Amino acid sequence: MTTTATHTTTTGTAAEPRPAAAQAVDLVRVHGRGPAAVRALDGVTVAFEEGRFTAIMGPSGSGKSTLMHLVSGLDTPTAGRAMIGDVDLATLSDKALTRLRRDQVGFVFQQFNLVPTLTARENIELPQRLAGRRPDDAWGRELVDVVGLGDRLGHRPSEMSGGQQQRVAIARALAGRPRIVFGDEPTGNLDSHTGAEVLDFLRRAVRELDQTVVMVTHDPTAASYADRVLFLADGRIAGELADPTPEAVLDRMAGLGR
Ligand SMILES: Nc1ncnc2c1ncn2[C@@H]1O[C@H](COP(=O)(O)OP(=O)(O)OP(=O)(O)O)[C@@H](O)[C@H]1O
Repeated sequence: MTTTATHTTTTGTAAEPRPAAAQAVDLVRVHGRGPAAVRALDGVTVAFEEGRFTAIMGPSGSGKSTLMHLVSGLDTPTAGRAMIGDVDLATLSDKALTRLRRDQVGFVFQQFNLVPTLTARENIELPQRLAGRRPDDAWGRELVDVVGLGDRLGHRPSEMSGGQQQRVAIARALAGRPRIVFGDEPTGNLDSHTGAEVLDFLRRAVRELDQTVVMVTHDPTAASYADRVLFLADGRIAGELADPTPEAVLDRMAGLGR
């Protein structure tokens, strides 16, 4: 079964429904037991459509990381379903889950996690090589074009700015053409100028390369680069905003008690 969701374009007209790259269905995650139990996620249902850029925001402790970890198969739900494409992750063996994560999910973290002794190109190609695959040259060229690092591909991380390093890390996450890329505060370590470079790249990856990106952020300006913002509060969805502006995001966040 293919699940679809609708969204509106920037002009406000209804767009063709697209399949969900990943989704949460009534997802619950409780940490601990008894009186000390914490309901980190309390019945979240959401679809992340293919080819869209979603930002997840919410106060500290609202469940953003928990949601991302469950949907990407890094954590296991207490109840409900986490799905990549049409696959319920709970139905997979550990080995199959590892393979699915490797083939279909990309991750970008606040720390760039590049290998310091390898060049940018070698870093980008590393996961493919470790998986025993030949990098896809045509896709690699497209990526390098969008990432705008053509003249830096022979440089090592120490010879690049933070923004350039993060663009390499994103290109690495996209190199295997994953179904979905999750970003955990990908601009959290960058100043606003280099953060903007990285967000521009993420947006181009979605618009021009039809990638699917889900990004957790605390920054309303970063969130405004997304097609929509999903707000969490106390482990539940507290609303969403299409075509966000930083001001509109701030306004909603204020309403969530921040
Ligand atoms: N391993 C754990 N054990 C116990 N409680 C946990 C664990 N992981 C998360 N929690 C709790 O679950 C709730 C949601 O945490 P989560 O990290 O998902 O929030 P968040 O919105 O990502 O927060 P932040 O913005 O501070 O990163 C919080 O109350 C947190 O303390």
